[in-house]
Amino acid sequence: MSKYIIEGGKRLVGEIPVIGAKNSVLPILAATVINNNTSTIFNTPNLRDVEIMEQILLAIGCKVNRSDNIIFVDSRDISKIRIPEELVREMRSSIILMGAMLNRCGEVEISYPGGCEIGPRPIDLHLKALKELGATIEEAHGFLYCKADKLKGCDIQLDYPSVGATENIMLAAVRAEGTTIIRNAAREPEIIDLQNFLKGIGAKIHGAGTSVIRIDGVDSFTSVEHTIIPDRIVAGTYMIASAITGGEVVLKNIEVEHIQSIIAKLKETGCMIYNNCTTLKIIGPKRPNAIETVQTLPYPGFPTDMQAQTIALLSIANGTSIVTETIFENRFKHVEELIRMGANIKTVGKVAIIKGAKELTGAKVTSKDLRGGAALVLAALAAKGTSIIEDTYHIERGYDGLEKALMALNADIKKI
Ligand SMILES: CC(=O)N[C@H]1[C@@H](OP(=O)(O)OP(=O)(O)OC[C@H]2O[C@@H](n3ccc(=O)[nH]c3=O)[C@H](O)[C@@H]2O)O[C@H](CO)[C@@H](O)[C@@H]1O
Ligand SMILES: C=C(OP(=O)(O)O)C(=O)O
Repeated sequence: MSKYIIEGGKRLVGEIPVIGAKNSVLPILAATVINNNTSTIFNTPNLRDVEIMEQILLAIGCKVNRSDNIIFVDSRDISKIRIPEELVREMRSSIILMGAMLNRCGEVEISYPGGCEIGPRPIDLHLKALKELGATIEEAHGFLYCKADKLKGCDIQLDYPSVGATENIMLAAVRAEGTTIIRNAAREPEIIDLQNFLKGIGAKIHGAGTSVIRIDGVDSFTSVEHTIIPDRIVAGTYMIASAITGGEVVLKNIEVEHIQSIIAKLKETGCMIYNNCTTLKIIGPKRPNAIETVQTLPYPGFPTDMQAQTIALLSIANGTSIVTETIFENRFKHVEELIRMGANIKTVGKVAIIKGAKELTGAKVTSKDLRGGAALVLAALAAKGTSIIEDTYHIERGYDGLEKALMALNADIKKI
């Protein structure tokens, strides 16, 4: 198992670009099965999850080629409807193949997905909506057998604006007979990116980015070229790297509109932030201010995927902060590791109370999930002395070349 060794206390300075979003490229790769044609996807990050999605596409008969940050998929010869279980269990986004394969093949066999262990992650909303569109779904031995001779457009009211359920419905409905309306849809930027990809292949869909998405089914699709949006969570993580080390970092190739909630909270901690639409400079304070409350919410609220990194920053703030995690039930696994580094944090249910410590000290800690692992890296950058962060594979699910980017900013980090 690889680990990061970080010598803390270096001020991060410099300029780095931000690559395309994991949470965009994964559903878009799943969507490439729909067009029965070719898709060329630019600005794709080199990540373990992306590799797994490529392997899934290969396993069902697609041709897949990667050259640097471009992925080419030819989905004309899909030959299998069973998605290999060992791949599905590796990540959450594999479940999006349900909608995509129902659309393309009218059937799919898939197991329950994996992904970060951050609390129960049911798929009841996905299943209910696909049934409303006319699919039959039978469950046996941990597998879901889904079939639909013809999907039929309908009105779907989501009980919660689930990102994955919204994506699954979009992928199934673009070929359904008639009109589908998704109400209380997720509004994340990745949903807009998926809509743009679908428009690129000829789908009739609009409304992504609002709570109501309207889809008029069509019968055939074309080839497409598509560029993935910048990863707003990677951008936010590097912003905190600057904030936590009192650094001065410039981020290029970002979409500032997508990170407004992160900018607002970091300004409250005393960071100076200057930006235009695609570039941002963040200067960290000598010591961050505590923030009275941070609450994770669906977009455009503060992202749950930035909660752990924010707690790392607040653990050295001047004063007490309260962070409430409203999306996932068990997303505080990083807290016990931060405590090993000298943080003073108590959790009560969904709430973390963080009393800022004067400093953190280097320690041997374990990354237990993707963003929790990133939080430990951030804490180690600020800590006095050496930290060893074990099980970096979680972090590599979501950060392309993390140690290289941090080294370019003057961090003392190596992977062994
Ligand atoms: C690959 C990807 O894009 N992952 C993101 C996606 O995950 P994901 O798509 O899994 O997140 P959802 O928006 O679906 O989940 C949000 C909440 O809804 C609940 N829920 C969801 C579906 C369902 O059928 N039933 C149900 O109860 C979940 O348990 C969770 O409590 O959005 C999350 C919330 O922004 C992010 O943290 C993840 O990084
Ligand atoms: C929770 C995350 O990912 P996934 O949904 O793929 O597990 C994440 O990106 O923080």
